[in-house]
Amino acid sequence: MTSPDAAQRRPTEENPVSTSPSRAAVRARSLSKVYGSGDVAVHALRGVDVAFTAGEFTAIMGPSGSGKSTLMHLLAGLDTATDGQVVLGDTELTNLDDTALTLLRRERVGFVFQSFNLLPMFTALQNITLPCELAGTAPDQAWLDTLVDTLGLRERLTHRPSEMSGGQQQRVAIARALITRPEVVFADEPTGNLDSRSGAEVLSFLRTSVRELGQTVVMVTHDPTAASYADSVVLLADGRIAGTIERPTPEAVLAGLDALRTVNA
Ligand SMILES: Nc1ncnc2c1ncn2[C@@H]1O[C@H](COP(=O)(O)OP(=O)(O)OP(=O)(O)O)[C@@H](O)[C@H]1O
Repeated sequence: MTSPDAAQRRPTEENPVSTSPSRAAVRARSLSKVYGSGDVAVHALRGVDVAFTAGEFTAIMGPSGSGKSTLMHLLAGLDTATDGQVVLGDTELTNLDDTALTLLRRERVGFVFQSFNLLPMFTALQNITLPCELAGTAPDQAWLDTLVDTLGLRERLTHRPSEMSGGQQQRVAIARALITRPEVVFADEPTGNLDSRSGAEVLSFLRTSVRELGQTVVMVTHDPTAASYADSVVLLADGRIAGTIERPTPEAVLAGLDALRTVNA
């Protein structure tokens, strides 16, 4: 596991704020997000405190509108908080300007989206190595080989997205997310567009990337079976943390979500 690495990576040149020496890859402190103002203000997050452990696979679940996407976007530096802090490794995101945030997103986090978001005119290999191109660095060949073989993409490297199945495209997207060995991979409903078999493959690869390749994955999902691939589930309700489930089974996740509905009914 690379958790100590992840926590130590990128010392604090650009930012003096540092986390406690815990194993959190990314954490939120008293995080709030309000969209709009006055009568139309929407309190999407209401003082969220949560830490995502390095070297683990965590799912975020909760009813529609509970703030899952908002939390993930803030953790990933895709949007800014109204109040509170996000700390990635040793870096407090709220202190960064747009340029620094862009660099952080490019170099320190990876993204997997429901809709794959591959570039259609690029081959699988070109899509996978795109983050390196953008950073002006050469891909680490041994790591590239590990990803390609682990994800079963060796035969597909010269194919364009239109020549691949949804599951294959999502595996390319995972390799692209992992190529820079980011401190955290954020996956937003990564199986939402896949049939159950391809979805299971993708979830197995995400879990393998954590267990065998030492990565850290945070995934938003609506699917209790998808969440059961994670090491733990963080439950959100009405913009607040409503609980966690360790070593989740689909049944335990369903029961946890049902309990939220009962509380909120
Ligand atoms: N750009 C925005 N402007 C105004 N309100 C927003 C915006 N984005 C989200 N919201 C509101 O913030 C709240 C939380 O939304 P968010 O998308 O984070 O929830 P979610 O749990 O991801 O929902 P879902 O499961 O339906 O995707 C909702 O009430 C939503 O309508």
